[in-house]
Amino acid sequence: FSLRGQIQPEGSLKETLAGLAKTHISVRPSPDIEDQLILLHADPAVLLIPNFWSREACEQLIAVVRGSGAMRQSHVSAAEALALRTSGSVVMKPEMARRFGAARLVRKLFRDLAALGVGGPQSGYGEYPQIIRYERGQHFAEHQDAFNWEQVQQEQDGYQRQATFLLYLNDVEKGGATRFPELGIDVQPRCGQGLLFFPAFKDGRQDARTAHSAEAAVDEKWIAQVWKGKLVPSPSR
Ligand SMILES: O=C(O)CCC(=O)C(=O)O
Ligand SMILES: [Fe+2]
Repeated sequence: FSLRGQIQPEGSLKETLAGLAKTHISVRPSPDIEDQLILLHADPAVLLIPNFWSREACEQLIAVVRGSGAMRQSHVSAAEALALRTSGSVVMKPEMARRFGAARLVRKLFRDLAALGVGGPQSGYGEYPQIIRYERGQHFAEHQDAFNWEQVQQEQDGYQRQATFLLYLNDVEKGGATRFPELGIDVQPRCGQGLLFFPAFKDGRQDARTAHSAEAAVDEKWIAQVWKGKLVPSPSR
């Protein structure tokens, strides 16, 4: 995907956000952020924020995590981990962020997510941010971020992921695109660029159209990832 030459139809963003509030989740960006939003796809909504973070802030976050020596093999679920996602990652729990000297950057991330209108863990339910690094050849195979209904009920106590936010922390020339096969979208990582999409409907069912993958890295790729969720109504609770 290239931003150059991209023209958005007038009014389409407001319509998309209004529709999103009915079907998925209400997103209320600050006027400053709203001006920067680029609609990559209307239904389901996929939004791009080209300059969400400065290069300096991205580089600081990478440096802090690199220096911490805490990068671990990601765990999607114990059995699937090796085949599905082969990157390294760090979950930024508060004590971990403090220990690395990343607390300020994590607070900034939550503040900026609040301005984007999806909030952070402070507003309702969320998960700790993950910092993920893909080295050459590493990938994340096609998957849904939302849990299937059985998992929501039986393993997650009604918790479902409603929004996925990805912040690309470096420029990636070759490989490493985030690909949405159902939507025909490839997002090539650009330093500071945010990507927002919505893996579940309001009632907690997966929106399977948002299936996506991280294509195998050629150049090293770093992202920060945040999931926001909620407890969905359940007949059994
Ligand atoms: O790295 C990417 O481009 C996608 C990451 C992703 O899908 C995830 O963390 O759930
Ligand atoms: Fe994902």
